[in-house]
This record gives sequence, structure tokens and C-alpha cells, in this order.
Amino acid sequence: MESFGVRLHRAMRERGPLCVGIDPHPGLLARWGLPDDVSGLDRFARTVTEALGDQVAVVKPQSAFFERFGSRGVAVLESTIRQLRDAGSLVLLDVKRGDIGSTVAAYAAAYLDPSSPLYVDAVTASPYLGVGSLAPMFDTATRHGGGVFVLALTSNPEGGAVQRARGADGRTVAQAVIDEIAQLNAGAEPLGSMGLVVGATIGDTGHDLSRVNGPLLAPGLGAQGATAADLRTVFGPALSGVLPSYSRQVLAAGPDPAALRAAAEQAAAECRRVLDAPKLTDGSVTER
Ligand SMILES: O=c1ccn([C@@H]2O[C@H](COP(=O)(O)O)[C@@H](O)[C@H]2O)c(=O)[nH]1
Repeated sequence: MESFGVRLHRAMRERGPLCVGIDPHPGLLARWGLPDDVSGLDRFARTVTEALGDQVAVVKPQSAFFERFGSRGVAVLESTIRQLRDAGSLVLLDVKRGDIGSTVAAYAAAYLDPSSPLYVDAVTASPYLGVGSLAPMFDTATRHGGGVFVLALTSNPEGGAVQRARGADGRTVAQAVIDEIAQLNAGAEPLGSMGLVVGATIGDTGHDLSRVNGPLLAPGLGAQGATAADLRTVFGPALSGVLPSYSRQVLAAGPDPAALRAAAEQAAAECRRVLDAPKLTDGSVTER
């Protein structure tokens, strides 16, 4: 099977660089006139899938909003994943898993092995038990053409206290994570399969993302306050690997499918203006 990096690179070229999250917050269910129960969850996820599954490169269901309904919510997640796959978008499950290696192997089997009912193209993972503890996820992903997005610099204000702490070698925790992921992607073309999560809200932190050679998922746009223009400040010369991610800003346009598609198209257009901008000779970019 083709690697996740190859498949993602093609999807971003053909459909545009955009990830839309499925985050059925109770407030959004109410806004859409849906009950806060499994039937509302199912209708919400189905509507987003039918509206956007054949339009955007990546759809990112947020597992927590399905898990809160127990096994019936997870069953909705399974069918949402199947429907998204049939519609042609890549599925990135936001589960932020991490543990000791032997347990990470079970998470890898749950999400990255094609025989699992929850099999997806990629997952988010937490590196705070050590990036090396995620090796079973990297191995299973590589074997089956999947991807892993590891938290590096998250979009929430509390993240910095942990992620920007410095180790004995003077690097921040985040830079150490970034460097380990860069090693895994070394030599991959056109893009490695191991990604990072870097919030669009964080400003210029001085971290070096230039050697990652993998996708950079950028949440925090829209509802958390970041704009497409912020991508330039956060990512600088690493802009070409950025996958901007919106949940509530796009979802708030529903439940009308045409309005959801228009909101996603507008978000994509705003990001494209920044991501497609020509590079200046000093490596910075100018907006089109
Ligand atoms: O650093 C991170 C990592 C993950 N997220 C997730 O992305 C979406 C953001 O939703 P919005 O409605 O666009 O704010 C959500 O599922 C988060 O859990 C993040 O925001 N920041």
C-alpha cells in the first residue's frame, strides 16, 4: 500500500490543504436542532460526512464526543469512519493516545491495523511517555500505509509549561519531539507519514520545524482565535507541510449541507492564500 505521506500529499493537492473536524459538542447539537443523545450524534456525523466527505482532504472525528455516549457512540464512530472512507476523504482520528510500549501496541492494533473496526488512516498520539514508547504505532502505521500525528506544540495556553520546558541538552521538550519525528521521516518523498500537531494559536516560538519532512496538523483556527494569516508566523519556512484544521467554525454553519460546504470552502480559500504564497528569498512568504 502507498504510504500515508504519499496519500496525504495527493489528497492535499487534489482537494486542497484542509482538515475539518467532527466535534459534536452539546452546544452544536442544540444549535442544529438535534437531541443530545446517540440519535443526534448519528445525524450530526452523517450530515458532516455527506456534506464534506467528498470535498475535503482530511476529516478528523474527535473521539471524545463519540465516547461520551459509550458503546453506542463508538458504534456511530465506526460507521462514520466507514462512510468517510467510502466518500474518499482520509480519516484522522483525534484520540491522543500514548502509554508504555506494550499498551501502545494494542492502540496501534485498534486504530492502524486494517482488520480493526476502528481502522483509520491516521491517529493523534501523545509523546509524554517518551516518543520511543510510540514505536509500535509508527511500525504498524508504516506497515499498513498509515500515519501518526504526535503532539508537539499544542494550541491550548496550558501546553507551553510542559512543551517549552528545557531538557539537559538545552532543547525544549517540543524540539526534542520535533527532532525525533524528523528522523523517522528522513528521506521520504514527497512527504513522510509521521506528523506533528502544532497549534495555529502559538505565535512565533522559535522552534525549528524545517527538517520535519512530514505533515504539520494546525488546529486552533477559528473558534480558538487563530486566523489563516497566523500560519505564516507559526510555521514560516515550514508552511508547505501544513494541514490547517477547523472544527467549530465550519460546523457552526450547519446543518444545511450547502452552508457546511461553503464554510469549508471559505476556510480552505483563506488558508490557500497563505500556503500558496510565493516564498521570498529570505524564506519568508508574502500573501497572494
Ligand atoms: O493542540 C491541539 C490538538 C488538538 N486539538 C483538537 O482540535 C479540535 C479543535 O476544534 P475547534 O473547534 O476548531 O477549536 C478539537 O477536537 C481539539 O481537541 C486542538 O484544538 N489543539
